[in-house]
Amino acid sequence: DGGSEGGDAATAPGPEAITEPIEIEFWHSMKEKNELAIKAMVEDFKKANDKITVKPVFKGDYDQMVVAYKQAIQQEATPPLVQIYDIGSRFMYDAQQVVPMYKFIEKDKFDQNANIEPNIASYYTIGGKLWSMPFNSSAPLLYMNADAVRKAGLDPDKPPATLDEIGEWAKKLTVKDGSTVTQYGFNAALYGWFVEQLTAQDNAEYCDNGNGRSGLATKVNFGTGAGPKFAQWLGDLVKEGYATNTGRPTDQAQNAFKTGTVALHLESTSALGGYTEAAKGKFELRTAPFPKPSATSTGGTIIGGASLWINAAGHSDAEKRAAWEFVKFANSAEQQSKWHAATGYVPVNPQATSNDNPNFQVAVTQLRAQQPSPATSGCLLGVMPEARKAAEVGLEQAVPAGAGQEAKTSADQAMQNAAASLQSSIDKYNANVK
Ligand SMILES: O=P(O)(O)OC[C@H](O)CO
Repeated sequence: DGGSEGGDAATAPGPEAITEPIEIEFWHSMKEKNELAIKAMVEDFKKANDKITVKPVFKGDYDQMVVAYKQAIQQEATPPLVQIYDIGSRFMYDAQQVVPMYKFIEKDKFDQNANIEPNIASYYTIGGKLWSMPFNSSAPLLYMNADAVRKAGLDPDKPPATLDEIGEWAKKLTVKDGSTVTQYGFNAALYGWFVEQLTAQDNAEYCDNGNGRSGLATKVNFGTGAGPKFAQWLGDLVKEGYATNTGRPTDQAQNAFKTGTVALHLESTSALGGYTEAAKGKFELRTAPFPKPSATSTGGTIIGGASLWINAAGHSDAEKRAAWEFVKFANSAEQQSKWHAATGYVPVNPQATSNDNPNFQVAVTQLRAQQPSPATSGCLLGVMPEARKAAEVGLEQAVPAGAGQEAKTSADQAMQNAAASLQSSIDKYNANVK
């Protein structure tokens, strides 16, 4: 056991590597309804593979996972299989810990085109090759409390499509009892992902060098364009009392929507399974495409979610092979159909069946319609997790705490400062890339 190299030097073992029962850890970041779906998948796998036991281990949210994984590299204790969010891909590629997925694909003559949506595969392709297996793919959405929408005389079948239109709706959807707000028109977490998505919707690149796909990115661009535009827009809505600022944690913004405190809300389709359950018997839940910064925006959204990486360094051939067997299983049409129906994630396997509930179709349609371009491929940057956090600090500075309050900094200045704060990290990372 141990000693095997990662990165391009790594090799993919064949099925003969598994000679006796084996257990492997699978580190993931799925919570609540989505964690239950992981557990169900692992159970199904056990029934189909009596020799391999997959032990799912929740390691905190996506950001916490990257921290845990970096520690594991230091301690030479990575798990055989790990789920890493989209924006961790460049780091994973450079870290040279894994057996690239394309090696297993070649070994097994696995039919990539038949089993992975081409749009999704292209997102996880680095240097022309697939390095990880897309697993939970998402799109950002606009969520609506359709009962509240109708009550305000608006039509949920004609949802707002731009930030300004959402702002107009939010004003009509804000309900007061005396001076107390009983329903806010809008909320969204101060989540850097939305800055990334709105930048792509504007057909702009978040970082230079073709969003880091034609060469190492050397700077981020969110100090101008959709970043400050979103910060200003959200800050104004909060200041005027039409939106509530629940801060950076996505859980808090999600709770505000689930409990009916807000009528319109931005979140990933990954929340849809949980929202569907939460809304049952309380309000009619509707989803709509993610807004564009303005009516003239010509871009699209970026594929979100995470992918599965098989670790090489320190792992036996049996462990690596066992991880691949589970990866193949998780990708299968049957499992992706179940996964999609339970969680709201878009099936990565084009042969998977779609949930009949129209709310589940919005992300699927949005993702499939996407024309891959440097902008909609998202930024490949080694310090992308840090970039997202910097953008969130910018949003915190630019969005007041509540109605009638002032922002700490203007939106333009806040986002410019945030972008500039990353420069030394980007330079340092690039200087160390082998
Ligand atoms: O909540 P998810 O899984 O759709 O992920 C959203 C982002 O893409 C994570 O970086």
